[in-house]
Amino acid sequence: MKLLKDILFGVSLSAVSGDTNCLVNAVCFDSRKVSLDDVFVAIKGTITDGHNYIETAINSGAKAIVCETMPEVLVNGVTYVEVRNGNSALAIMASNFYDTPSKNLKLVGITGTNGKTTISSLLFQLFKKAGFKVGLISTIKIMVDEVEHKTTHTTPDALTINKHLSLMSDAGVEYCFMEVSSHGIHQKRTEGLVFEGAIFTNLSHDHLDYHKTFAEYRDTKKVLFDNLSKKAFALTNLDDKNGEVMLQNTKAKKYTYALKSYADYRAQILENRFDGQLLKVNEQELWTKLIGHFNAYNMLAIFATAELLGLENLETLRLLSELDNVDGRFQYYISKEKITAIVDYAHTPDALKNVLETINTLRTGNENVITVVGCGGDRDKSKRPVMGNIAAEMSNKAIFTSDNPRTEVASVIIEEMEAGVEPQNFRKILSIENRKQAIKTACQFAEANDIILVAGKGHETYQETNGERVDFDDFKIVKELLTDLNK
Ligand SMILES: CC(=O)N[C@H]1[C@@H](OP(=O)(O)OP(=O)(O)OC[C@H]2O[C@@H](n3ccc(=O)[nH]c3=O)[C@H](O)[C@@H]2O)O[C@H](CO)[C@@H](O)[C@@H]1O[C@H](C)C(=O)N[C@@H](C)C(=O)N[C@H](CCC(=O)O)C(=O)O
Ligand SMILES: Nc1ncnc2c1ncn2[C@@H]1O[C@H](COP(=O)(O)OP(=O)(O)OP(=O)(O)O)[C@@H](O)[C@H]1O
Ligand SMILES: N[C@H](CCC[C@H](N)C(=O)O)C(=O)O
Ligand SMILES: [Mg+2]
Repeated sequence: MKLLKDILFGVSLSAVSGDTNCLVNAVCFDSRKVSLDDVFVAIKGTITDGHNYIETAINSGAKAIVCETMPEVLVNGVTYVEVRNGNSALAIMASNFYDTPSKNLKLVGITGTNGKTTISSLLFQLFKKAGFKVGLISTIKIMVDEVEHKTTHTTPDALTINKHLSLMSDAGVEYCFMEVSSHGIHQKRTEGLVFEGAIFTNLSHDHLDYHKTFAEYRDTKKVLFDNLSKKAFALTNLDDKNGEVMLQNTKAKKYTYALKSYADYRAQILENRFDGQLLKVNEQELWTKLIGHFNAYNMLAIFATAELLGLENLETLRLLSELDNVDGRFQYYISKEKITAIVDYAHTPDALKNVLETINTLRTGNENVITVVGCGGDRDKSKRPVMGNIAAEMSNKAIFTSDNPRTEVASVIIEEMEAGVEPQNFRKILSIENRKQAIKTACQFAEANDIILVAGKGHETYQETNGERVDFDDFKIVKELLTDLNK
């Protein structure tokens, strides 16, 4: 139990009715999860409004209500606190409830359209190899040093973040690397966290269903940098045209990295092979198993972050060369018949283009590239025609299929992908709604030395339709099919 007034410390209050000097059990923002003596925070969401559930929360035992608008009828014995912004209040309350755990470790936030999971997961691995206790909050999983916790979001809600940071703090974790998504920033899931530094990867087309304009999407990402303290570091990619924008209003110490521009941290690709690439990073050579020019950026950002956090350069370079790729990011299997299957989480136009560019630069002869790809339902529709055209243009054959249709009709999503394909590429495309069947067809088409790219789902182990998730693992399936078909 904690005093409500302590939990509210730092929250901007506009009115109070009742006693804040009372003990509450927990902070909760979902009326369905409220139990006796909790404080319920009403949030205006994208589907419904938490204010509609205040009565339900009180019936379930809520002792206090935090809301943006006071209900017309107040219940005796319940404390009501009116705040300017429910999401902000929730984030600060979550941090207070868990005793500001972000202060007890060095927390680094990674934002941008692509590369967040790769950079955060590799930083986690690097610092573990360097002998530290480390935490990770990522799309794939949350790690409290050695202990793995499941996750549902790239950047979870504020209570989940602070709960896990608190577990990390108890476990003696010194560094935590966390992905900061634009939804996370917009819904203020990360407000009140004390960041040691932040990294910007890049900005390209995604989530324009939610943010409406590209400028709004960019400015949302920038908030992470705007809120850094002057003791923190802000590291940005200068080759991205929005890289500098991130630093415009930050108080933090500014650092830059780039392959093409002059920057504090620079890299050059010396050699690019299927099993890795050789980079020159600030005058020293680095061999990495991760391929593609986008991974050169990721490795450079990681190298810079390690230096800014005090790791010794030569040690960093040695440890970086040992790191394996992250699950579902350019994860490959080569069959008996020398067919290469690559599973990659490319689910944005830019990522798909990068991965296909990397595959195309690695082709040595006239082997075919067969791409299997879909687009998520209930997500940015404007990505669909663009991704459809990229897949068709940059492959010898593209098979359009489903990728988590969610509440949408899979065949309609596929038609939207087809609509973007330019006429000269029509002959290259084929649509097969059933994803397993689509992968199987790609395997049947493939001959020795051909490359199959299965894009969009990466590490995911499910296919989601109408709120139901059935087991589905691209990598397992493509590997099995290539073996079953004797390829
Ligand atoms: C669009 C979006 O981001 N939605 C998030 C948001 O939910 P919402 O605004 O839809 O909430 P709502 O259903 O309208 O409900 C409003 C409030 O009423 C409450 N409520 C509702 C019903 C009830 O009976 N009682 C009750 O109290 C809810 O708990 C909530 O507080 O707040 C919820 C709690 O934090 C999130 O779980 C939810 O994520 C949904 C599931 C989601 O799919 N989010 C994706 C888009 C997302 O966040 N993705 C980013 C990564 C994207 C990327 O970079 O690629 C991520 O960080 O994962
Ligand atoms: N630095 C980068 N620049 C561009 N594309 C990248 C970069 N790093 C990875 N990618 C591509 O984007 C895909 C997704 O990478 P990753 O999972 O690291 O991104 P993310 O930012 O975590 O995505 P999400 O928003 O889903 O959490 C990869 O599979 C790869 O195809
Ligand atoms: N973090 C991204 C992941 C997309 C992955 C793709 N497989 C999909 O389901 O759309 C999102 O929630 O938009
Ligand atoms: Mg991610």
